[in-house]
Amino acid sequence: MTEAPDHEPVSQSNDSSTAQPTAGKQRGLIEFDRLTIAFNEQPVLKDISLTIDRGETIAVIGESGCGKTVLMKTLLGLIHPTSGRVTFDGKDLSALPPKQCADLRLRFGFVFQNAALFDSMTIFDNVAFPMRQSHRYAEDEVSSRVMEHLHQVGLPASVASKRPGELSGGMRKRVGIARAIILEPEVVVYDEPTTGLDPIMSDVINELMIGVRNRYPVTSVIVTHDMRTTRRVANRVLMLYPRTRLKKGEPQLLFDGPPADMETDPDSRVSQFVRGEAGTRLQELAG
Ligand SMILES: Nc1ncnc2c1ncn2[C@@H]1O[C@H](COP(=O)(O)OP(=O)(O)OP(=O)(O)O)[C@@H](O)[C@H]1O
Repeated sequence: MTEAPDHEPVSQSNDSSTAQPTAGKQRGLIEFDRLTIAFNEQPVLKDISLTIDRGETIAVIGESGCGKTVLMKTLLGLIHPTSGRVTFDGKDLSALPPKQCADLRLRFGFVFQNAALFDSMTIFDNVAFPMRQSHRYAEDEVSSRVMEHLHQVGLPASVASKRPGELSGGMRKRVGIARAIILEPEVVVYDEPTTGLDPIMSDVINELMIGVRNRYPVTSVIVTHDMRTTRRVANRVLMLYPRTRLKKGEPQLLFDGPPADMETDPDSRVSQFVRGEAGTRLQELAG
């Protein structure tokens, strides 16, 4: 079991938190190096190695239970590797002292699947929350930035005084995005941003994600089942496959490339997934 306590490093036994890039080799912003995550000795992710560069927009796809959320939580330092490591800007997330880990998290924005707003706070206070938490901004700057960000996500000023329960799901999602980007984090992680929304609102969210990327050089990681989002927003797709369904020796990262190449991928598991075709799954499920 590798679920990490909120601010406690699992290990400080090496100096990898200050690892330097190999001479002459450009370092990626995020690096997964032979990452394995196991629960009760059952690996959910095994030997995942990949590099995410600054400015990339990555969609992480794959069928339910393949480990997308676990990968995302590991990236956020919420789950620590069973073996291997994840580095952000050269720092090993699981080897950092709590204060540095907390500082590093300020460089991430997170859009939760259900928006995860504080129900007792107004929309204004929800969006202001990261700015106030950072203790770096005067209240007049908080105020102008919150209103500017509500406008950016297409919400009228009148929502500022409302509470989350008074808004639609799509509006709450947009509030969640405004809150996630208000400090202009280097990385924004979106957890199933369009799930539960109608097609039009889904596309509004797609446009917002593109808009964030166009406004500043953010790196985006989108965990999604939505192939329209994947095609429209991502410039790189990572498709994971459930470990239990892999043949012996097969890599778990089934696809790593541009969205346009997915449909013609020689591996039928990739092309079937993106076309939403069940193939022989029903027979398999029936045993
Ligand atoms: N804390 C945990 N303890 C034990 N097992 C876990 C834990 N977290 C995740 N798992 C297991 O890891 C596997 C992958 O889960 P994960 O939530 O990452 O899948 P997913 O690809 O995000 O699925 P979905 O698309 O349905 O959200 C599942 O079998 C899940 O039961």
